[in-house]
Amino acid sequence: AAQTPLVYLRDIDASIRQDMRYAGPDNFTGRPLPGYDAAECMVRQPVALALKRVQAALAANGYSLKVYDCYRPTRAVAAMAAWARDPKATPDTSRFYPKLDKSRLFALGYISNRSAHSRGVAVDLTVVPLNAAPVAPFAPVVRYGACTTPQPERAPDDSLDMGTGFDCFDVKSHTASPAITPAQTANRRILLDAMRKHGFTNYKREWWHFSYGRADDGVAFNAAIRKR
Ligand SMILES: C[C@@H](N)C(=O)N[C@H](C)C(=O)O
Ligand SMILES: [Zn+2]
Repeated sequence: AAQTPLVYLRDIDASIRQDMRYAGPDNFTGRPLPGYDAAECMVRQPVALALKRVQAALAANGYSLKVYDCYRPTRAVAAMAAWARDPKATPDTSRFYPKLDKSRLFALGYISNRSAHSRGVAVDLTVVPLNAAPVAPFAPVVRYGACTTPQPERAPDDSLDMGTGFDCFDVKSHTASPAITPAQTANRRILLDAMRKHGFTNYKREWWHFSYGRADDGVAFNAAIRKR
């Protein structure tokens, strides 16, 4: 993104996996979001350097980070809000919010109008075993189970089982949810401990969302994410 302090994460650490969900159809709107012209993670440089340190610590234990979203242009946030207000929006993506009315997702705190992602200081991410077996590619025609169902029923993801899928707007995604198994809790801990140790703060309603407050100067951007 020109005229911004954002860097490509791939230039700082190419070993961090990237599965940029808002650049394709596997997200709660069912479509690529405006401003995601390339499936690339961009963040402020201190955030990228901190992620590199987290990645080094995880790699020593046989894991890798996998980012789902990084810098989010403000036009994409506006598109998320328009989608939440539109009861006729297609395709049906209720697998991401099985128990909620989508018009409440902003008010309930699952999506932000003034997102730290637009300031380049937030990341949505998970942990993948380095020896993870390959999973089937996402197929828009398949009717996947709700994001709260057991992992084999959800849309494919080679991540550790965190108890819900990414962007699962449900109380089960609250980081300290008691409604998940001890193994799923332990998996969340691997991510939480590694990120906290390197200066990130988790958002208590979403096990996947972390921000890096020390790099936040309050300035948001709308530049598109372009090919590296
Ligand atoms: C939408 C979800 N991935 C997310 O990032 N939520 C937080 C609250 C945000 O929009 O900043
Ligand atoms: Zn987020």
